Amino acid sequence: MLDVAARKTGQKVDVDFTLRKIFGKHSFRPLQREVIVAALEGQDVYLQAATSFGKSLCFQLPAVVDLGITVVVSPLLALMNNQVAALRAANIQVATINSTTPLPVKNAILDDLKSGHPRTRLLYVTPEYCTLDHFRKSLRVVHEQRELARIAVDEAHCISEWGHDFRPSFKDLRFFKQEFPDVPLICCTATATSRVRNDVIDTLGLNRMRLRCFSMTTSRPNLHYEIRFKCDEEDHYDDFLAWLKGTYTRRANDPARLQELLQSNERVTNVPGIIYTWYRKDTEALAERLRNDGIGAKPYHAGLTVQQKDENLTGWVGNTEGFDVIVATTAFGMGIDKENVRFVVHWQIPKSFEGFYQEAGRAGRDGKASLCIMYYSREDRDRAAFNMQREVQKSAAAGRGQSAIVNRGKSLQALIAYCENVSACRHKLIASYFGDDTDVPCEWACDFHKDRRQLARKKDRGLASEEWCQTQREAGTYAYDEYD
Ligand SMILES: Nc1ncnc2c1ncn2[C@@H]1O[C@H](COP(=O)(O)OP(=O)(O)OP(=O)(O)O)[C@@H](O)[C@H]1O
Repeated sequence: MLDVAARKTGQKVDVDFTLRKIFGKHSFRPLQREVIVAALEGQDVYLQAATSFGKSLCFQLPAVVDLGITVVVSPLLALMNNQVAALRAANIQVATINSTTPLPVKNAILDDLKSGHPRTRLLYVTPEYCTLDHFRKSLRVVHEQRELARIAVDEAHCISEWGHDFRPSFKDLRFFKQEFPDVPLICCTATATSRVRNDVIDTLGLNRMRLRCFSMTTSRPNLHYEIRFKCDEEDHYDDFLAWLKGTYTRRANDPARLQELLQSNERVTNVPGIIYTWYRKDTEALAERLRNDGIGAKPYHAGLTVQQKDENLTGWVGNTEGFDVIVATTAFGMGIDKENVRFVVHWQIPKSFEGFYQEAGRAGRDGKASLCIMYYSREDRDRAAFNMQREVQKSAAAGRGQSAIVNRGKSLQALIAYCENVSACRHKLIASYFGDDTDVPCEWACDFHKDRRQLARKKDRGLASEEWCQTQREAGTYAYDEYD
């Protein structure tokens, strides 16, 4: 047990008790306690750790025990709603202001802020909302009362133009340190190269001399990474369906497993997963195709109504029959937390290395073995490169820095090299991309370590030849749309 003196009240805080009583967890994961203690002592914190490490707890627990309100800046609606629902379930006073918040609710939250003594412990907002004058004014009132406890910036790599998911309004978050230099800030990410890390720290105006930096391994040893090679000629739908149905059959035919499932009141077909596709229309078409084959699949993309999105997310999180598989665009990427996601499938190569790692990281958050499959074809590789070029042109027209554009190209190139590589461990390749030089374990948890010879054979048989791809490129015959 370790007591920390709360910064504002000077009272001793028993973080272990709070962890058990409020968050229902038995013990801290390695280094979580150190991060939480640094935050409670009022230090600025930079936290970089693998997907599912438990970064959110590092600002949520201090928020619950500290005096005042913690403002959490979060880039994705799905992520915000997902975290807010989990905190509400734990009876924590949490609120969110985003595009879906009804006006009366928004006004009530703002009134709470303007009182100077908010009852809300955690307030989730978008970076765009932080740029608004009326919100900043309300924060000043809270600050004057010394009740602005902490600022948490989740998915902090979005701050950097070098990052894979740059959001211009994240740059304005510098406002917090300029205006409230005494208010501690914690920023978290799973995906930052050293360049992005430096950029994040500088952009937020954090003082390196006083900043506590925690950088942990990227390793997710329970994830089984696998590339499945294909070409345009082949529809990989049957391959995927056979795999999923095979999983159901194995569960049903194993008496011990079946008994376990019956005891925990679990369906044989409750094998939750996510399939990522490039296009909104594909999420709907693929979900429908799966439903016609008896799989409980639902789409998720930014173009759905708020109600549809909520319904599909809630059904999936709640393990409801008919909602086992979410077919999504990257609108369903970063931060989504559901413990028993048994597989993540990339229907095509993702846009960036970081995006791949983030999305695959939705799997196996309970620590159990889970599969991450990526269907890779050279035709899709070329389409991804075309799309990147188009986005680069658009970014250049919008005046974005040339170097950031080059970096995005490098990230895609690194991902292509990862897919084409059949002579190294996938876990090691991922660690090496993020500059993680820790010893990453792999117990037959990748296609290379499972059967390296078969992997090489599958690549030879599965991919279109470079000559053929070149002919298609030259003839301009690849059909593709822009990402959406
Ligand atoms: N000490 C703990 N004991 C048990 N479970 C924990 C602990 N800390 C966090 N968790 C759980 O781990 C899961 C992942 O946590 P969280 O969503 O914070 O991950 P993250 O580090 O933000 O990952 P990502 O970068 O992928 O979003 C959550 O379900 C959370 O409740």
